[in-house]
Amino acid sequence: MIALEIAGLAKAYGTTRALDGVDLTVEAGTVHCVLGENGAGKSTLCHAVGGSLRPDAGTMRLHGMPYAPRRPKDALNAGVAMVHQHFSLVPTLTAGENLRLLRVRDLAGRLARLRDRYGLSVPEAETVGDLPLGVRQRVEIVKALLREPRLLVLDEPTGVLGPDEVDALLATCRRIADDGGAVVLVTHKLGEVARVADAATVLRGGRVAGAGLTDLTPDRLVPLMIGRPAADLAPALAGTLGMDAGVRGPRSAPDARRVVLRVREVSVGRSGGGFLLDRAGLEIAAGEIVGVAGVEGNGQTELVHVLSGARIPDSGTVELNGTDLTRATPARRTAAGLGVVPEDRHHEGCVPELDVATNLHLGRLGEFRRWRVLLDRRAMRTAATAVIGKHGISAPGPAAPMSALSGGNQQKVVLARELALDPLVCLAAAQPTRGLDVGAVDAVLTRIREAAANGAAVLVVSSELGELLALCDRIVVAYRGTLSAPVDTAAPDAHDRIAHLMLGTGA
Ligand SMILES: Nc1ncnc2c1ncn2[C@@H]1O[C@H](COP(=O)(O)OP(=O)(O)OP(=O)(O)O)[C@@H](O)[C@H]1O
Repeated sequence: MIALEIAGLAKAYGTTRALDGVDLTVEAGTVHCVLGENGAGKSTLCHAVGGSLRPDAGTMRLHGMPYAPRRPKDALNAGVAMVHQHFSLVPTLTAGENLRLLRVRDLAGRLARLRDRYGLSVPEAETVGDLPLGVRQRVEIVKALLREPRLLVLDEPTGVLGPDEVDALLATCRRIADDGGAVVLVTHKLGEVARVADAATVLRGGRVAGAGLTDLTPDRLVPLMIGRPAADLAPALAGTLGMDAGVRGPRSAPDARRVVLRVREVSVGRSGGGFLLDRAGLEIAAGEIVGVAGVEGNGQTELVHVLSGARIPDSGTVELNGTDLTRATPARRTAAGLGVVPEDRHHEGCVPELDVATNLHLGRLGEFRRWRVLLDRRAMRTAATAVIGKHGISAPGPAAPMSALSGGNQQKVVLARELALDPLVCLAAAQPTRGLDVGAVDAVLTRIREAAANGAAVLVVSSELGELLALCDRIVVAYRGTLSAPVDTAAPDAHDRIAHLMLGTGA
């Protein structure tokens, strides 16, 4: 039986054809993955199914009946639940309050069933804004499932989850399908596709590049997604995509004697008592790539905030080439050559209302100032056009608002901006490949290596251990606000030692 049937779906934004005659068939009782490059049209498709966007043309049928939701509520009433890339929870309310807003009957009973059947539990008393992204995502998913939908649409849900949470989510998808429901899962991770999908559809430039695929191997899918063979891609990519990393990439040769970034005894208190960072320390030499692994919520986010200046630590110091930057303004950090890519790029990394050019030059707008007050917009846009081309950012142009870019392309803008610092003395990047398509991940990993090869000290926070093992010289593990001693990734038992440290069972 067919759960969802889409025919000829089209949607244009100005001259951009986000969807250009898309057909898609999702069988009931299956998990159907939708794949494609950043900007391929995946989110637009999800929005159309979820009722938050009206397509220009095309038809949909749900369980055989005509389906044309005019608003999200119509979709919900028809048994379609969505989890979007951006969070829909109210950050100032607790998780429990957010769920009570749904006004479903017997909330406690339904939550208990979700806990028992899918192992999904919700920290009801915690304020959503204080929850790590991974836990927030879990609450979003519980919110979607509380309505007991017959079709669940998940737009890149696993990017912010740790490995255990990904396992739990994929198991949940499987169970929903086994219970007769249908799941549409948007993901860039081919390892997840291989583990959970029954079928897949690949989009490319708003069109279907491959429909109803059941050969779900990277060799089959990658060329459809990016138009070149999987074998061309960097070895570290396998880790990012959730496949076995296997090979380690070539290493930079760090200059161990020249410490560039020194984080000493940094502590950040938690509002309710205790510590988010507890005398955390770390050193990175010129040309060295150091990874921070750990289950999300163990202080990694705060470490990056301390480096970006979003958070001033209660005690401890941050030094760059011997200069104390602990309390420096973000502009001074930028001027000193410290580039920081925050984890929550949408809220912290860019200004969605401003144009792409301004976002690409944030922190360095002074370079484009004329007559003290005016900005030379033309020079900004010319420079931005070059960056857009170099980094393969898919955007209508430098004058387009950031909000018109797909999620992955917004991330590319933030990364490109920080990588463009001259000189780039130190780069700290949180989840640099999250949400990026295969080709873009490949490009980002290459650029990070290049930055290190050019002498920058690089810190990479990632929930993808495979990616860190392939990319980094050393890895420290964040656990309950502390940072472990570094583990050399060349050591044969590196993976196991790190895994133990992540669980707090390692020495
Ligand atoms: N509000 C908008 N205004 C103008 N263009 C838009 C808007 N929303 C999306 N687009 C464009 O439509 C195209 C498809 O975007 P969409 O968000 O569907 O891509 P995606 O496949 O989900 O990408 P990603 O993997 O990066 O999330 C992109 O070229 C994007 O720039």
